[in-house]
Amino acid sequence: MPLSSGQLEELNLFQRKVYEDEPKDLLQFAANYFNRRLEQQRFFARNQESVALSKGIVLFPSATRNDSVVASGRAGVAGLQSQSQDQLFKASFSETTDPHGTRLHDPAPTATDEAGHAQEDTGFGSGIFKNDFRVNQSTEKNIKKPLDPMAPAEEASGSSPQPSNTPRRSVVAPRPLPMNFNAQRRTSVSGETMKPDNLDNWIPENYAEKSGLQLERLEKAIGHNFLFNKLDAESKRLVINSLEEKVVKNGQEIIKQGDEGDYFYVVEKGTVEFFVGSEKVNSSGPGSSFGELALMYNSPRAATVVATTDCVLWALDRLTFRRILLGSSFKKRVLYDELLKSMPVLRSLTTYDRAKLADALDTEVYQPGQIIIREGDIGENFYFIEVGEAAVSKEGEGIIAHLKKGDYFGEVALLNDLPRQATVKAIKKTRVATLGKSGFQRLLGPAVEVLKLNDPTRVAH
Ligand SMILES: Nc1ncnc2c1ncn2[C@@H]1O[C@@H]2COP(=O)(O)O[C@H]2[C@H]1O
Ligand SMILES: Nc1ncnc2c1ncn2[C@@H]1O[C@@H]2COP(=O)(O)O[C@H]2[C@H]1O
Repeated sequence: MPLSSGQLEELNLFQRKVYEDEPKDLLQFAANYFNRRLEQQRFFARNQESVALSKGIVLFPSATRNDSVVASGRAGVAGLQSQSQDQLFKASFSETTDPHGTRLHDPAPTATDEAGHAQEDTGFGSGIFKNDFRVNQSTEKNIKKPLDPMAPAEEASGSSPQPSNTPRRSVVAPRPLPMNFNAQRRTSVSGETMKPDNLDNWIPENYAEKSGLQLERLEKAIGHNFLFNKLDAESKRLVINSLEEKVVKNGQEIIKQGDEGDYFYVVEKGTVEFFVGSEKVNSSGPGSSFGELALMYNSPRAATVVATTDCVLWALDRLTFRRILLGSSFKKRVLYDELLKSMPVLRSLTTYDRAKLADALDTEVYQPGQIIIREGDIGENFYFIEVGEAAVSKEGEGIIAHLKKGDYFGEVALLNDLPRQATVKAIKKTRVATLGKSGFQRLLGPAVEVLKLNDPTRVAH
């Protein structure tokens, strides 16, 4: 039976950790790693219990209020230290016995760059998911405010905390849910595909069932948008019913560069233009979407967006965006963020450019001795080395170059419309991110000039 996309992505994440940490004791590493994943998911479940409580829903009717809510208050990375007291999060392997666990068990990264990206890839608490596991809320806060498991700590803990003696908000007429309620699935960190027989009852804030006519319009508007095509049916239903219609007049500013992100937009009708400073950088029309960057990276809006005709837009709130789209449709951005930021050849790309590039990448893994590119073949892909080493050789010349993590190859054939000019073979187990020919032509922007300048065969033709 083929693995689901969620299972594949989980394994993919694990593989990345193995490559990065190169553990000597793989089984111990795997045991600790998956225990931690489990703890994180339990933690999310507890967070969602708080969300549900705030809406008057009891997720775990058999647990006492104190048990369940207190558990949510001390779980997460910070709370893992206290896991021995908390049976819900109990791990069968001790963190302290992990010989390789320093990074794996580090708290979520604290260093962030100017765009708000985490500097260290710990696999889970890093990159776009920065701060997600650094939640240390008090019981009151958990009850008071719905928590976004993907929100930064400041936000998740509430911007204007209530004094600790403030009475808890009363929970009106709790609606019991089945015990098999799987609250953590919506968190999307593992990218699980939700199975129709296992749907939970999380209801987005702005959820409103759409009419048949609206659904028809939306199907047309977002039917071809790849972000939505990646969603399973249930996630798509939640997203569609959370979209709010916004009618915008010609000339109206929809987003202002530098502002905080609140909504993600899909264009049903009309056209919009994007400005960075006073420079027009882009335009788009029906079926396209915008406004995701600030929501993904918790950064200020990267551009001003102005309607250039009367427009009909559909807006998705930040929380639903992060809960559903970030972990699935934007998963590649999470996976490739660190790699792309670290590549000198891509230094000229903006956050927006890198995000678009990440969307187009795929991962391939080669064993030592395996040929990645064969001299004389037609070039289809461009490659970035994520992990490993490869050798470049030419017929009659032998090895002419060595490539390592952060290097790229396969550009010569694509730049010059030539057959492959050399053979590239993995020396160690090598993981590469691949970019297809059309992506290469569309998405590298100013980096193409750098590639041309560095073309190793440039003198020859
Ligand atoms: N060249 C561009 N640079 C930055 N943002 C862009 C660009 N083209 C389109 N956009 C969109 O403009 C949006 C402005 O808000 P965000 O930064 O949230 O997300 C941004 C992108 O979705
Ligand atoms: N001296 C070289 N000559 C040709 N290709 C090289 C050389 N050094 C590195 N390479 C890489 O090997 C790749 C083989 O496929 P391409 O010709 O598409 O792109 C080539 C370059 O990325």
